[in-house]
Amino acid sequence: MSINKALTIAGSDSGGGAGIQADLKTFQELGVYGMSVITAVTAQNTLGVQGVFPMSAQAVEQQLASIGADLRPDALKTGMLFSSEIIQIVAAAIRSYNWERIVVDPVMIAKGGASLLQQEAIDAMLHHLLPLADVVTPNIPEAEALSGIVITDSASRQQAAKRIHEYGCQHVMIKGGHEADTVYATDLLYDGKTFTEFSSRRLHTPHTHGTGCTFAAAIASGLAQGLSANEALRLAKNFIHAAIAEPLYIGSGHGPTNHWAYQRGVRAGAASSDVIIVNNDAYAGGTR
Ligand SMILES: Nc1ncnc2c1ncn2[C@@H]1O[C@H](COP(=O)(O)OP(=O)(O)OP(=O)(O)O)[C@@H](O)[C@H]1O
Ligand SMILES: Cc1ncc(COP(=O)(O)O)c(N)n1
Repeated sequence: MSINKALTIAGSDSGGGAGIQADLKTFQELGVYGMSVITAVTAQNTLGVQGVFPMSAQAVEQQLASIGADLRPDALKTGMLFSSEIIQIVAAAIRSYNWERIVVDPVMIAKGGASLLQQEAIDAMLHHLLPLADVVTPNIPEAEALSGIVITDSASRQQAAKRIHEYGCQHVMIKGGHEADTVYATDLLYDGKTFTEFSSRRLHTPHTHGTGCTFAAAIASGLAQGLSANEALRLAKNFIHAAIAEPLYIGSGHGPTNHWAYQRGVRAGAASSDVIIVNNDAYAGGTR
């Protein structure tokens, strides 16, 4: 039996809902062997982030070297990287080990408002990491910070995606979780030519801690198993929709998503897809 391996390079969330913990749970549920490089330890629960403790450059370098010397990942995702120094170390390792199928979740600010990336590190993200990415998955505030464009409507979201794509990544997926109250949670994909929307019904729940981490880890799981970017994004959108739809009601704040829900649904023979995909070539001409 061949086993596909995925690596997460991210921060630890002591509460278990986001970061490394969400990523490893997602890898496990989607049938890939999970590995981790920890960039920072956070003291965190469903009420917020109480402390951030970045790892030393040497600790990050050595974890990457240990993986590089022995365990070639079939895909990897990055999450909280915290500093420009750590971003540059990660980018150098990706290049030197020729790691492929890279998902960059440009984590900047936790839902509770705590900063998970130093402001001056945005430049390093743009110039060192984005050129290596197959898929980059900013939420709306992160897309604004990366592109310098204020997103107010679908035209400005397309513009932001185009601007981010110019840094050299293959696919930009601007996630819609942070949009104002809409019927659908719609993520916009740009592959350099075409815009495609991935939508699922917006769920009304405070239990969305770690949605972005889980989504990016599901994309990496799909890529590790040989899916195309489009197929992996569809899988990830279904995985996160199921995980939000059946909250665990853990903690007294913004609770984690349910990493068991997608496979439970598959085992129970649930409809294969909650996701509506609209491939609209009119977008490519910027007509909407
Ligand atoms: N209330 C919701 N209902 C349905 N889907 C949602 C909801 N909130 C987020 N999503 C989906 O979850 C995925 C992650 O999106 P989101 O914009 O929340 O990421 P994020 O802000 O980076 O997450 P995080 O807060 O963990 O960093 C996207 O596919 C998005 O459409
Ligand atoms: C270690 C770590 N990584 C990422 C997030 C973002 O998740 P959220 O925005 O849901 O708080 C987080 N809170 N903690």
